[in-house]
Amino acid sequence: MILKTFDNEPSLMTGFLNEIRDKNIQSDRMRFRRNIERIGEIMAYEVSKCLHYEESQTETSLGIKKTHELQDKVVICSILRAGLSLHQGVMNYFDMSDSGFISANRVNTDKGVKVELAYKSLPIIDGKTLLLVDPMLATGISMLESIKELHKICKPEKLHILAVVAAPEGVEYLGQHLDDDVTLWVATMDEGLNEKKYIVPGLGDAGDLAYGPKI
Ligand SMILES: O=P(O)(O)OC[C@H]1O[C@H](OP(=O)(O)OP(=O)(O)O)[C@H](O)[C@@H]1O
Ligand SMILES: O=c1cc[nH]c(=O)[nH]1
Ligand SMILES: [Mg+2]
Repeated sequence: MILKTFDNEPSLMTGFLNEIRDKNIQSDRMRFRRNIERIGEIMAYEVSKCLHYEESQTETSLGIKKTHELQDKVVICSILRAGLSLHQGVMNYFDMSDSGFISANRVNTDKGVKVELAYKSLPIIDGKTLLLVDPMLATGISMLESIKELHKICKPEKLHILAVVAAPEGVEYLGQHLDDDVTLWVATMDEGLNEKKYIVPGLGDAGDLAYGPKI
């Protein structure tokens, strides 16, 4: 697995990340969701630089411009719930993409984190470029279980995983289980996990911050 992070170079994204972490700002749900979406837009742009293009040309009213055209057939798949805002951001740039959804509910038990996969709705993914998005990569169990579930029914040509905040434990876990041709994009890497397997300093529960507490 190849890891790419955005930590080494401060940019506009740093401000969006600061806002989703800041306990005095993150309670504004609309702003929280929109910031995740904006981070998704920036990540989509960066991922787009690694995709496959072929030479093409565009006819203007005054002539012909030689250019390039994206060849990848992109599918964006998000892990519900928290993945939805990131999905929207990525989709804002990959406007011709198909979309899929898979639900993973993380439960922290005495025996560690368990993930319940309950629902999936997927387009054709075989032979396509799959962007699998979830803002939080903590233990990595939700992501890996989702990938295993997807691999039971489809075989993407390429897999890019997009996470906003990641713990080193989750990155290592995915690295142990995924092939070298998978790329993991992480907007920002954090210190680690606390005893409840939340990312620290992290931001808290991304799903709750975006959509409210679950019953
Ligand atoms: O790496 P892990 O330890 O598996 O944790 C990460 C998962 O936890 C969150 O989802 P959660 O289960 O809270 O569901 P939600 O999106 O409905 O809030 C997050 O969106 C990831 O899916
Ligand atoms: O820190 C964490 C870990 C898992 N899920 C979250 O939303 N936050
Ligand atoms: Mg949650």
